[in-house]
Amino acid sequence: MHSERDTLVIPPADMAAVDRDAADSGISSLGLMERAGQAVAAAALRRFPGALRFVVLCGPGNNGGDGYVAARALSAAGADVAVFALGDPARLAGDAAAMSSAWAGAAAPLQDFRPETGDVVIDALFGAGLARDLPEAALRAVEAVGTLALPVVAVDLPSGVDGRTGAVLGAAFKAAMTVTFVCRKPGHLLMPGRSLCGTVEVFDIGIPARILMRHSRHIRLNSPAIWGGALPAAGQAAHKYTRGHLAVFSGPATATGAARLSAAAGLCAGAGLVTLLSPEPALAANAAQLTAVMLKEVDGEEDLSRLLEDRRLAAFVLGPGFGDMERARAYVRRIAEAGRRLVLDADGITAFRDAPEALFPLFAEGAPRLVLTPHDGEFARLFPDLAEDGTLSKIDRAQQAAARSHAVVVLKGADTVIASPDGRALVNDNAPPWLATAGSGDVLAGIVGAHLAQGMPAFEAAASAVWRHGEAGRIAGEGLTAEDLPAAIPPWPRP
Ligand SMILES: NC(=O)C1=CN([C@@H]2O[C@H](COP(=O)(O)OP(=O)(O)OC[C@H]3O[C@@H](n4cnc5c(N)ncnc54)[C@H](O)[C@@H]3O)[C@@H](O)[C@H]2O)[C@@H](O)CC1
Ligand SMILES: Nc1ncnc2c1ncn2[C@@H]1O[C@H](COP(=O)(O)OP(=O)(O)O)[C@@H](O)[C@H]1O
Ligand SMILES: [K+]
Repeated sequence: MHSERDTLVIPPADMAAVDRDAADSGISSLGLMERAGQAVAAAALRRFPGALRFVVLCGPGNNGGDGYVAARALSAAGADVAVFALGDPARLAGDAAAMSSAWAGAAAPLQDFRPETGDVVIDALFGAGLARDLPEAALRAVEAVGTLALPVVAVDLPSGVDGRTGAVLGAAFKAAMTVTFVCRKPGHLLMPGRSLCGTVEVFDIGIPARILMRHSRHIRLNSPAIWGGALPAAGQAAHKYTRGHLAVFSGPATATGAARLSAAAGLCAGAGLVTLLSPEPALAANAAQLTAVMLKEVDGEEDLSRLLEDRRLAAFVLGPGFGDMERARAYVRRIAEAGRRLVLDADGITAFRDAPEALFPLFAEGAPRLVLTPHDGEFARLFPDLAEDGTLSKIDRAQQAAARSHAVVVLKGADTVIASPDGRALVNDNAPPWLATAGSGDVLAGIVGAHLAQGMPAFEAAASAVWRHGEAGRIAGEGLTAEDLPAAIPPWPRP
């Protein structure tokens, strides 16, 4: 399991502040660069002991400085090393200039780089400082290395990946391994950056935790280390009502499967009872396929109000296959007024596309009670301005949406981001690609609902649900269908 420090995710601008703070407190920046470059060399030798030649590509900033250290360390270890520099090494400044001078070998211009089979490329062109599209010489290097499919060890980040957003600026190396320092950056976790990093190794170069925490801004990797303290109690004396009662709204007779998937997942995720709330015409279809999940007719606001008199009904899932937009809005209002907790997914989100401002105030009081689980398309319906703003990272989008909606926002995808109205954000990295299958999102909504029904705070409920959903995907394995997922939900990771 991760320690809390292992979960830190710090954007490049805040990392620069960390560096300044470290320097102010007397830590030698040259020493940090030395340890960074040594770590890269050690990782490269460990991973590629059979390399015929290490080609170190050094850029115009401190990323290049790390590269010169790595070149020296590889050479000292007896490896064959060639250095190619982007820009004139004589124009380097500060620590990078010092490390370039300490490299005893030659540094040819990057334009002269001709990759050869057997090369291992150490990419030290750009890291945190990449500010615009890669320059021409770097683009050509990316292309040439890609053509020969040479293994790449990226220093800090694959050059071309924006460390703040994970976006590709022009083009980017596809690394076999990325050696980064201090902690992960958003670009290691957000797509497409994550898919270009290969294995990520985080190397501690000696910056104290107190400095990191000062600049860490509440972004973390989603991990049991974050929410492990908020798990529902596993008391021996529990009975089904203390384990929470979840209710899931069914769609019409022709679209009942999605809600049943949510309901089944809710039961497997630990809700003591799950009731499917079905309109009359869909009762028969639902009854024919339910066993442990209970069934109740709810055919309009009157029925729902009567049901809400039972205080034990703690949490609701509305949206999967729901269909009726007007009824969705009415039900959401009733649930909000009754002070209950709600997972709003799929059609439940789409129902508010023309009037998101009618939704957000409903859950504005007190601790968050609403969890929104949009994919990108649904997100754009509630937050069109955030979806369109190309300057925002996925983390920024989820954080701003959570603040605006007073909801915990689960912005789904390969790199699901979970954000709380209080500014906390988590990036998830355990979901296998075969979770992208019809109905998988319905299962996730049910797991979130079960966690809410068990009394977990909404942020922890959502984050742990995303994590268990990812684990279920790994356990069920490639080729899974959404029906396989509920039974694969793993037990809580209790220490
Ligand atoms: N505390 C840390 O995190 C440490 C960071 N170190 C290294 O320092 C790196 C950051 O160094 P820098 O801030 O110097 O940034 P970079 O080395 O990534 O690049 C910055 C330089 O490139 C220029 N530039 C940016 N985009 C360009 C483009 N598209 N075309 C041409 N030029 C461009 C910038 O103007 C600047 O001169 C990290 O990635 C890491 O490798 C290490 O030295 C160890 C300590
Ligand atoms: N490439 C991917 N890798 C991992 N998980 C993914 C990927 N694409 C989608 N997912 C996950 O699969 C689920 C799909 O949900 P959703 O888009 O609502 O689909 P559906 O409505 O069919 O259930 C989400 O939990 C999402 O995070
Ligand atoms: K790099």
